[in-house]
Amino acid sequence: MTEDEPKSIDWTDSDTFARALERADTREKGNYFEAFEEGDLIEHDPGLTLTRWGNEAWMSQTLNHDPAYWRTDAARERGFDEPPIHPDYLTAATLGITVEELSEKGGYFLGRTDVRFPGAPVYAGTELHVESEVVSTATSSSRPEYGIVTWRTRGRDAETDEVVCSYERTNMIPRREPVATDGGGAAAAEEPENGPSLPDEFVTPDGGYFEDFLAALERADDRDAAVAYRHERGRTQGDLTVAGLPLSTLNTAKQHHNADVMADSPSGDIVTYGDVTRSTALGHARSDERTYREVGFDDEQFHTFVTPGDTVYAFTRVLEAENTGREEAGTVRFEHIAFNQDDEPVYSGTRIAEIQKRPS
Ligand SMILES: CC(C)(COP(=O)(O)OP(=O)(O)OC[C@H]1O[C@@H](n2cnc3c(N)ncnc32)[C@H](O)[C@@H]1OP(=O)(O)O)[C@@H](O)C(=O)NCCC(=O)NCCSC(=O)C[C@](C)(O)C(=O)O
Repeated sequence: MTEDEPKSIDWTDSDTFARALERADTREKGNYFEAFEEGDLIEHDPGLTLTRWGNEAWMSQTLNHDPAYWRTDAARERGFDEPPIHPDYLTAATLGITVEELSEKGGYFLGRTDVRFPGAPVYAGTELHVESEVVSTATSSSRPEYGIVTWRTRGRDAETDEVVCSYERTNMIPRREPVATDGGGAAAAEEPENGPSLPDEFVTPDGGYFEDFLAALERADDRDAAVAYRHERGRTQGDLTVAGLPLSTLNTAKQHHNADVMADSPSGDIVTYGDVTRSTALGHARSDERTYREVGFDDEQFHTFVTPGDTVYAFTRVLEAENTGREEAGTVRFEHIAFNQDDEPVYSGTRIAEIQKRPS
């Protein structure tokens, strides 16, 4: 090379590269709060074929080991043709597909309700198409850099168009432009002087059949008592549960797999996907009952972050038990609370499930 020849740029020189990065635009992913308007219908482009592998990976890592989802003989005894897709995995896969368009910008999952499975049982090989409708958008008065969006999401069997999973979900979504507010959140609620106190007695069912829940509720009736107990199992969060499981459902939320970006966020670290937290707590609860079928979930809320190294435990309250006359099972309504190693609630929600009757 002679003195006159222009020098080529060494893009990998650290100073040069730092300057190049400063000047380069970022090709963005996801949508800010301003992109959502009440009534918008979004047909999600990503699709997913529900596989046995995905189902088993989700169930094994969240400790959902009900044999009807693993073995043909157990599945047939429960009225399925073969081991079906578990409702938790179906719910997570229906949500995962929506993330790129709805919440990839960094929206924390605040809550979900009316989770239902209106179609026939879903088996491996089903292709999922998902759409979401914007139900409402709201300003957050305590956090001007975020808005709050609620969507109704429906997952359909692509072949039959049948809705197989449906729910309403609420997230905090970053705004492109923060709004001016009245100066922030309302004052913390005062502790009521004569606030409600916990019942004197906590009753634990003797077993996991429908009759055990019914008998426990009868024991608690007319006394200052609740049917409430904790489950022994805990699950410490690591790379597979925090990053691996959401990615296996195409959930691209940076909260779960980009520790670099999350270091500057309110959580300061990557966080466990809400569906992993709740499914793990439900797995602990189901390990102490004889589940027949899942019916639905309501009033789900995520109270604080779960980060790598945290351990997810579960606590259950039995709210109601109804004998619907069905031979194999009765209906029970539970409240499940997931909590961490510091006994702080991280998730709560109600669940309706059919619970097997004791074989005569
Ligand atoms: C986000 C944090 C920091 C805010 O904590 P904070 O103390 O600032 O706020 P807050 O008072 O609890 O709530 C802030 C605002 O949200 C409202 N709000 C609250 N809940 C609801 C609800 N259910 N429905 C409707 N609105 C709700 C609430 O009323 C309030 O309104 P305001 O600002 O006007 O006063 C705190 O709540 C927190 O740590 N939550 C846990 C979040 C979490 O870890 N979620 C799971 C992991 S993220 C995830 O899974 C992602 C996903 C699935 O992949 C994906 O969507 O992409």
